[in-house]
Amino acid sequence: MIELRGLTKRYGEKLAVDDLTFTVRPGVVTGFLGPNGAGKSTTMRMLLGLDSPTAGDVRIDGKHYDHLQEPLNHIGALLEAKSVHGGRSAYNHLLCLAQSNGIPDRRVDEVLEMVGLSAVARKRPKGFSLGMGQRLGIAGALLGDPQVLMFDEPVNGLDPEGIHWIRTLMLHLAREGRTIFVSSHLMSEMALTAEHLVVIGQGKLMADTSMAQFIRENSRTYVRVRSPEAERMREVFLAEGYQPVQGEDGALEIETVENGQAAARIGELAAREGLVLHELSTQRASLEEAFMRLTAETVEYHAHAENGAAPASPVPGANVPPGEGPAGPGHTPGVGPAPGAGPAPGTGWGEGWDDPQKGKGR
Ligand SMILES: Nc1ncnc2c1ncn2[C@@H]1O[C@H](COP(=O)(O)OP(=O)(O)OP(=O)(O)O)[C@@H](O)[C@H]1O
Repeated sequence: MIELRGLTKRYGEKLAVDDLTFTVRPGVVTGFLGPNGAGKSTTMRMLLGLDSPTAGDVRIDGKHYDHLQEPLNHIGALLEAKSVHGGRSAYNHLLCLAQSNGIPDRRVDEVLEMVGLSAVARKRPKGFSLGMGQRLGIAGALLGDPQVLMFDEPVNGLDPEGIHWIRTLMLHLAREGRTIFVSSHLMSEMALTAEHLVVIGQGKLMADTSMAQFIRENSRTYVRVRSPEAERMREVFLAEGYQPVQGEDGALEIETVENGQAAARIGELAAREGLVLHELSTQRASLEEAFMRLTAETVEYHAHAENGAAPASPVPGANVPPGEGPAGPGHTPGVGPAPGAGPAPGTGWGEGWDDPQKGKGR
């Protein structure tokens, strides 16, 4: 369990983490979500004693990091996967870590097997792909078989296979009763992985809730309706007490509670009024949209749409089909992944690797 109480970090004028109080519980994957610069990494660094709080405190299983004996046996962390000694083989990197933390040597082979890197154990991480680097970082986190694991943006830059692997590994570790705390700035990623959500914006706590509740509270459901007689359509709806808002392509959007009846009522109203409709559809705003709405005021640097970047304000029309979201495809609670099951023979991580150290031993 991880407990934060009034955790605060100030860098000069900048309040990076602002009075955070929440608990990360075992048995579920907890997503730590916030836009870039929200304070996620700073929070995680304080958790590991790499930065000291300006106020408040954070405990791992009731203790400050500095008071943990053999910390790797209590908490494993993936902060920067590439921060390994480039000159050592992957095996030696882990061996050094193990020996300096009182962890038996045999555990090195075990974790290499778990992350699917056994085949490249003697190669130097300097030339590892991003995915291999992440796997090595995770091997280091798993070395002490800790009950608490923390991953900072673990899927950044990974290919779909790597993302899937990390996702199933985290769920598997949570099912073993561990505390899994994983940061991301992508709601869509969290929706597929996390069962509990902690959302921060400009260092402040914005939500601490189950994913299901977050969806219930933040999803906007609306009926989208489009007619060649746009003006008359608006008048018909207004006269009936609806509050349509202008959507894209001349469509109107009518907010509704999600009972499946609204589109039917609106369709019947249009028929009664002899109104031609070109579109009548129930839409659910995506979780990404809900997240952006929640944190819109706190985003430090807004991207400019003209640069091809996503707008920082909500974008109606991005849909999650009913039944998708966290309980949809890709989210398989209770289904045991096989973290040890590396890629199939012939498709191994690091296959085709040209090892300058070949034959030099570990
Ligand atoms: N050492 C530091 N000195 C000064 N300011 C810092 C320092 N570290 C972080 N900050 C600032 O604190 C804020 C929070 O940064 P942090 O890296 O924790 O955010 P984050 O949520 O992890 O963002 P990202 O998703 O971009 O990694 C940012 O405004 C950042 O510029």
